[in-house]
Amino acid sequence: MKKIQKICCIGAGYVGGPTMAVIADKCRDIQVTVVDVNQDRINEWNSEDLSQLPVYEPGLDELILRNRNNNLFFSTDIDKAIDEADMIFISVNTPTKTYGIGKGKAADLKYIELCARQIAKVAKSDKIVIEKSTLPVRTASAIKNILQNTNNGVSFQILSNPEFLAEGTAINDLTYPDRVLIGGDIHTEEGKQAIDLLSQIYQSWVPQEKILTTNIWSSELSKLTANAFLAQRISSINAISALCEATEADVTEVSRAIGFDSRIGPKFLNASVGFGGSCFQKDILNLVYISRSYHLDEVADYWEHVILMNDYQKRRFAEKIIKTLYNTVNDKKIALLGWAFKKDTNDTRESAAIYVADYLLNEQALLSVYDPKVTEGQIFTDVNRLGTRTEKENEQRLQVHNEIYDTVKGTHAIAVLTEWDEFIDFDWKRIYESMEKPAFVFDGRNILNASKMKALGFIYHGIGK
Ligand SMILES: NC(=O)c1ccc[n+]([C@@H]2O[C@H](COP(=O)([O-])OP(=O)(O)OC[C@H]3O[C@@H](n4cnc5c(N)ncnc54)[C@H](O)[C@@H]3O)[C@@H](O)[C@H]2O)c1
Ligand SMILES: O=c1ccn([C@@H]2O[C@H](COP(=O)(O)OP(=O)(O)O[C@H]3O[C@H](CO)[C@@H](O)[C@H](O)[C@H]3O)[C@@H](O)[C@H]2O)c(=O)[nH]1
Repeated sequence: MKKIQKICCIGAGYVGGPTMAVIADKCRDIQVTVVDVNQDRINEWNSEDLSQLPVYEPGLDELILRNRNNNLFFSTDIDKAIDEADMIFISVNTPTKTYGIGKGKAADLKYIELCARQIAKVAKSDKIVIEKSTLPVRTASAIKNILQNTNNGVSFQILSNPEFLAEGTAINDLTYPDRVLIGGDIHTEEGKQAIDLLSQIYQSWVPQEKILTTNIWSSELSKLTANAFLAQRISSINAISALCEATEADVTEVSRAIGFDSRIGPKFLNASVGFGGSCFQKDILNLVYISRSYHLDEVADYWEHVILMNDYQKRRFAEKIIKTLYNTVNDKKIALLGWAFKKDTNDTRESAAIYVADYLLNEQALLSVYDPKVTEGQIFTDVNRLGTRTEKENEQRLQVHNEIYDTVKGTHAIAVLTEWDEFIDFDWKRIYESMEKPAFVFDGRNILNASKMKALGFIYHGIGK
């Protein structure tokens, strides 16, 4: 069996960058090249100043420093990297379609198809092509079709190897994964050999019993299913949080009580302002779309409710702020703490903060935003992209600050939207003194100590409390 010497990864994003950095770190004898069409992104990955890396992840900078330009390279020369590689990971974005059939529901596979066509055009030697992106079940058949119709004598094996890392803990998740999933053609010798070659790479640091192999369709569907189950837990506890608020039960106590049941388990039971991120909503919409395409309407309706509940939770949070501030936030200054969709990332895709801000801006609130890792430009891009009002109107009503005490000065209320650790340690007495009174805190992450906040004079509202 030949040994893998060169790997190419197409797509230098939140998955491609960290995943390949870990592979390069663990397999020093393999040359790993991460390529992208986006020249700026590649420049950032190659930047001497590690604070300029396009992805913020704890521990990523060290890995880049240790491996970059040794056996880890970032480049825009996609053809060269494809040509030289024995194994090609496709790790491009697969967003929800914004046009045509399946608009707002199906995954947009145009970038995947472009990659397959480019590989088909450039490859002169046999390749193992790996779906790292999250894809609808049966996508591998389309990739196979494109690759096998080149008539250039090159043979391709297609594997599915979905990524389960969570942002903010990507390096740890990649280093100590719960499992690695490899789907391939388990009925042919070539298919089994390709699975073995990929498995050997992971075995450099992952115990063999954690490397699962399945048929390719099970692997593709397992990724969508894992995300649907995780998101469903959050929507379930968020549904209960609304009931807690109506009944004086406390959702943190309920979570703890049910989480002690070993069949339920304690993880992913934190009630919140709603889940965000580039994956959960997109992948469930995809699952819903696929189910409908097989005329499984009841299945589709079931999973769709996970998203509807999440939309409800974001809306409910914003409406609670408005209602509590005496039914009007018109020209009232409200501080939003956190814009990223979770702590320890600079990623804002589908962040609940964007939608809460939009509701409050509709009510003509004045917003001041602080996030330790998200740039002002990104925050404006996110609200402007919604198209709810003009860019000028957004600029008039929203201000971004680099410092917490400026952010909260003169505000009527604070909404905590991301669970950044540093928020817990702020000087809340100083914050209270600089605010309008009564001073309200809406803790969308339940990270602050309610009794301490109340003792300082705040009117404090958590989720599900
Ligand atoms: N972000 C996560 O935490 C996460 C985790 C697991 C799986 N996934 C899945 O992984 C995939 C990638 O996600 P991401 O968050 O890294 O996306 P991303 O947008 O951060 O990165 C994708 C990159 O692919 C590049 N690209 C697109 N088309 C290209 C082409 N034809 N040639 C070269 N480069 C191209 C883009 O320029 C971009 O830099 C998605 O399918 C996603 O669902 C994401
Ligand atoms: O108890 C919880 C746990 C999470 N969240 C929120 O849920 C969202 C998603 O969080 P998380 O799953 O930790 O981050 P992601 O990076 O989106 O990771 C998910 O999506 C990835 C992309 O597919 C998968 O690889 C991961 O396994 C899966 O956890 C965030 O807004 C969190 O704040 C909650 O509200 N309550």
